[in-house]
Amino acid sequence: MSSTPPIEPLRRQTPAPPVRIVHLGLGNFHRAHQAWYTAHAGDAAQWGIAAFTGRRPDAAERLNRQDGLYTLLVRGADGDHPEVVTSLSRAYAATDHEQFLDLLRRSEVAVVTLTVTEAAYLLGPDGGLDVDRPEVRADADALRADPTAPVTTVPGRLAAGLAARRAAGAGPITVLSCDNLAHNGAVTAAVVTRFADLLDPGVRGWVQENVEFASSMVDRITPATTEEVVERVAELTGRHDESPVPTEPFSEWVVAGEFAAGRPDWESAGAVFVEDVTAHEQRKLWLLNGSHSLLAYAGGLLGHRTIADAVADPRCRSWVEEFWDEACRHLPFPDGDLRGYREALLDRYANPGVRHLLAQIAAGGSLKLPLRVVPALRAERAADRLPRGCATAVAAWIGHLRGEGTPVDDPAAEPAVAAATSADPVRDVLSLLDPGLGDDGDLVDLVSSRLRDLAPGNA
Ligand SMILES: NC(=O)c1ccc[n+]([C@@H]2O[C@H](COP(=O)([O-])OP(=O)(O)OC[C@H]3O[C@@H](n4cnc5c(N)ncnc54)[C@H](O)[C@@H]3O)[C@@H](O)[C@H]2O)c1
Ligand SMILES: O=P(O)(O)OC[C@@H](O)[C@@H](O)[C@H](O)[C@H](O)CO
Repeated sequence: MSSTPPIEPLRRQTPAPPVRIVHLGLGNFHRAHQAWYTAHAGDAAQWGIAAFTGRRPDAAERLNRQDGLYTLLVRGADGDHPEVVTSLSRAYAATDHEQFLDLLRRSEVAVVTLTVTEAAYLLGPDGGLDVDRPEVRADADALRADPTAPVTTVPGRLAAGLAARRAAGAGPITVLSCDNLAHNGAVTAAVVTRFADLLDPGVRGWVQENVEFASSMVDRITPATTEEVVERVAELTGRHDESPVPTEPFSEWVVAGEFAAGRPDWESAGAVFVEDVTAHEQRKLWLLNGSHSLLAYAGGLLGHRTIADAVADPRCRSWVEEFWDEACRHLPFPDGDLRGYREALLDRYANPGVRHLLAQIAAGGSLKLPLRVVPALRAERAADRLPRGCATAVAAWIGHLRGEGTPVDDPAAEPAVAAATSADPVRDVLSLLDPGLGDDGDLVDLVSSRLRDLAPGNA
């Protein structure tokens, strides 16, 4: 008689590694990327991660119920491969601020990593910390009254943690951003030092002398977890994992910066250390994230739901190729490298196991387009060319902002929605992206014609 094997919970058989890394933003990407590299480093037994969620305390509770363990479900052309990742020693809610301060006071804690989304850096129009935001002012007031007061913003939490480290004499530390953001190390340094300055010039001076802000280009397509993923993991492993993470086989991590207090031997897991990540960052943000945004908005207008569906549509595929041709002219890599990179992206996008929803990628467009599409658009106009691929991305975003295609999920969307629904939408949206672009009559005409082409029934 056959019987179904019992579903076991996921539990550690050996102690978790000692915490020496603190992470903010315990989402799926951190667990598919930095936590995986840490678990695969040659010295993994010495490097545990304490990770804080952003807004979901239940995510920490689920992980702690299984001792920080979780299954990474690597979905490739050759099938699904489950792997238990062991580097997450403990998960905490974002509100557990006392625990965060306590960890930063420990000299053995050597690295703070971040995956908190672009929005959490709270950048203002000048590219630095927006000190006029109420939440920044509230955090600064609270910390001036009591340096251990609970605070909510990422720059405020980091400044408070570093002030606590300084007071404890715990020595230098490295903060490493792993967000999709151009110059992510410099941006993190700018917002944290500016926040420290609001508190006490002594803290700012200590941060400048003792804290390294490293940069990194991160890449691994990691969608959200669905019930199908939970069921597939149970089927493959015979264990019940409340919090598995689906991802693709490809992974890349290029890092630049100093780690005065040490770091895991991430190279042994495949990370690459370079002097300057800028070119890698641009290539990835423009070619991958830029084409993702194009597919998210244009594919949504055509009724597609996932990247694999959208890129299989010859119309979307040709717009992506146009956009890549334009962006590649401004990337400092040999043509052959860029060709290979593009081919690899098409393979990755076509992966049927990675159901990456356009709606997830479309979120937060008003912060994403300026970094992912506008640089190539500006560079093409400076070279006196009219970039049809970039124009298609902007036109598709306008359609999305008008409520066609994927729903708008963007806390900063109000001015963009107002522009997209104005009497002169193309000029107003281009001006919002870059004032110079709105005055460019030829570009306005091109985006307008792409918008007409994308209208329901025309595409
Ligand atoms: N998913 C990917 O394929 C991928 C790949 C490369 C880089 N990234 C980077 O990682 C980031 C997170 O992606 P994800 O897929 O893990 O998303 P996710 O939604 O699974 O997790 C996001 C994490 O950031 C936290 N967060 C969000 N807003 C925050 C805020 N204001 N303050 C503090 N924490 C906040 C969330 O609570 C959560 O812990 C992305 O924004 C991107 O910059 C993601
Ligand atoms: O994660 P976001 O929201 O910054 O961007 C959406 C996707 O483009 C992104 O998650 C990519 O899949 C990822 O950057 C691949 O490494």
